[in-house]
Amino acid sequence: EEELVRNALLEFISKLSNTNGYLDPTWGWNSSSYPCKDKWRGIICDNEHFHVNKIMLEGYNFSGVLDARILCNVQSLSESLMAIGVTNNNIHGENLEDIGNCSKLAYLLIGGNQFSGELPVSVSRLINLKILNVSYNEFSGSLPDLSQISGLTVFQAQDNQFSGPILDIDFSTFSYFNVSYNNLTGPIPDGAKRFKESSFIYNPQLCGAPLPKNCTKTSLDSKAEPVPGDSIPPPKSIPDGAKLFKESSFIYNPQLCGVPLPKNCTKTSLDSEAEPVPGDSIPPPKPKNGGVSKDQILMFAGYILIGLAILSIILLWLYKKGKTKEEKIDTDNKVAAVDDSNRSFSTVELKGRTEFSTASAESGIASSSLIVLTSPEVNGLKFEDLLQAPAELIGRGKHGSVYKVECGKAQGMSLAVKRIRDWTLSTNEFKQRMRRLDQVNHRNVLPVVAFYSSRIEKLIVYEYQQNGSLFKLIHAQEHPGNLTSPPFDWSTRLSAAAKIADALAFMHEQLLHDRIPHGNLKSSNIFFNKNMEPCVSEYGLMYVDNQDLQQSIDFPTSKNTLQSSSKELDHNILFKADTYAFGVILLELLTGRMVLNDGLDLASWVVAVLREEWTVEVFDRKLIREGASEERMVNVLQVAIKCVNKSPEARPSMKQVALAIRVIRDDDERSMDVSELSMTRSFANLL
Ligand SMILES: Nc1ncnc2c1ncn2[C@@H]1O[C@H](COP(=O)(O)OP(=O)(O)OP(=O)(O)O)[C@@H](O)[C@H]1O
Repeated sequence: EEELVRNALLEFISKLSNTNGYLDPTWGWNSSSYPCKDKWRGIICDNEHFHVNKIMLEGYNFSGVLDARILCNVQSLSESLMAIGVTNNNIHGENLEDIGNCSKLAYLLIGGNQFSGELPVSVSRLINLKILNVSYNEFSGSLPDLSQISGLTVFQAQDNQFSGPILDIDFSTFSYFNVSYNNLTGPIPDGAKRFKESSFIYNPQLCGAPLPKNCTKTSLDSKAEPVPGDSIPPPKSIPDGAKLFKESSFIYNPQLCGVPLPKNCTKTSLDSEAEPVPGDSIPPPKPKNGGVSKDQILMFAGYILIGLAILSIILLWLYKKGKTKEEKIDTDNKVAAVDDSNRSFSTVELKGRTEFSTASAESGIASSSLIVLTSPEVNGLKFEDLLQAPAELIGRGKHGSVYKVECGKAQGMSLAVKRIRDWTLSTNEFKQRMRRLDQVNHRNVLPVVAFYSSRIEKLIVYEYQQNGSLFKLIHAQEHPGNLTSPPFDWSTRLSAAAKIADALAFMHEQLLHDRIPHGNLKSSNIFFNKNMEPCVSEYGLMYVDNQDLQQSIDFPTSKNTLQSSSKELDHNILFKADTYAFGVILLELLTGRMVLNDGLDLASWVVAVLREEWTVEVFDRKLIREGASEERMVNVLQVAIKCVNKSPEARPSMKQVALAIRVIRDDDERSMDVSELSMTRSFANLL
């Protein structure tokens, strides 16, 4: 029997990894060993009977196929197998209908892959399922019938192409349910109304609470004319985390844009009326009778483009000829300021590279300046210097784009210029905020070097951090081919967490009365400076207000839209979205997993696994292999779980969190000292 299981697993991994059976020998998978006795990587067994319980091969970038027949048609294996976890690879499925034979499965985790076609009906027979994650794939057809699976707690099906209605089943056992970004139709069943709006968004024909769209007769009628702009969901840029994957992971998604796809998320492509790329499968919405035809639209667009080109030439000419305005000294902020009215940043695509240029100009009403804050290296830096320096687009986030600028005036310093999108703070409010932030310094918070604010453009200049972000450090390791990234061991992770927590606690304390939390904390906004010290970037750039506060209760992150702020808002609660975000960072450090869906997926996955008392399962295998102290990892996990509590009031303050992490870090350092000491002693004994 053991041999049958071994052979099945070897065949399974050979197809999954697409390497004709070749695997890193340190994984232990070979025909002269046994999966349980020899502890093959990714195999978790029942140690009493040596039965394979779980196959956990998540985030290894495998690009082959998951053949369910191989696993589920070997009786001794299918009878013991409780979990198949292959999320975040690049795999397809084969013989998926045989998954129904793995009847003991409690965890089927295949999200973040390239599965396509219909989800097999046999999934509905997996009545022991507790977590079903099929999200971020290309599944189509109807959602599985979950009515027989009475113990299901988590169902993740977001970002697929599922169509048809959501069946009205008993949702009372579910702690998480997400079917957003599909093509589902009809009303949301009553039982599912308790989930948040984010669980359903971007299903153009879904209606009813919690979505804002009412189920009118028309929206219930599947043959009804689609509402213009509704039939094609707005294009989505590929999240930063997913940019590590190959282009092939994203192709044939007409509405997806950004790196690694060749299709840029330009304003037009992010505009819901963007033209689909030729060959894309979704036809453009038909003009209604009496509406404007496509030809007419093209004609008008042509006129507008010609008009804009002429206007740009005139303005460029005026700019070159224009008088140089006098520099004025901003005394209260030890800054050099240049009046840059009549100019704005704009980008032009130049053979695939993006450069700043002065090609467009503001209407001439706004008056704006580049404010250079105290930084000896860039003293005297002017807005023109930035405009003239070559700039390279290095990434686009939710709130704007970042350019790397090599500016001679910055004495060899490379700059990262963040261009903030959609920020509705007035120029004065923005300046006030930047000046206030400039007064609060912490060694683990990246200082703003300069900023620029006009009515339509807000730029923040940072020093470019070439050691990369925490996000890259955690996730670069997942790619087997990546030999360049330094090891990110437990003590480095713990020390980074302690420093980040200290920095946030300090900033919160200093900026409590100014009501300025970070507002957009995540691992991609934490950089390692030249001394490999973690530095929190973008502190306070996002405006968190009353509405955001409500949102932070529903969702962990905040929006940057400015609404009327309310004085009675509890200051402490305002900062609790940062606590949540810090908790997600802790989970990322502990699990090595990607954060999707603003951390909700990671948090609910961890909570669900812990509920099953699989504590060790959640930890990054690299940490386990390294021999990191399980006890201290569990301690950090407990802090993280408190931080991601759904109720903001129940979350600890960053001051409390910082203290807790510091205690664990000190304990860890002491234990290393002790083990070093005992090693020295034993060496001494040998001498
Ligand atoms: N100071 C910096 N030094 C080096 N790289 C940077 C710097 N600031 C940003 N980047 C890089 O630029 C890219 C885009 O950053 P950006 O902050 O826009 O994205 P994000 O953090 O994913 O989204 P958001 O808009 O929500 O902050 C990221 O890859 C980030 O690592």
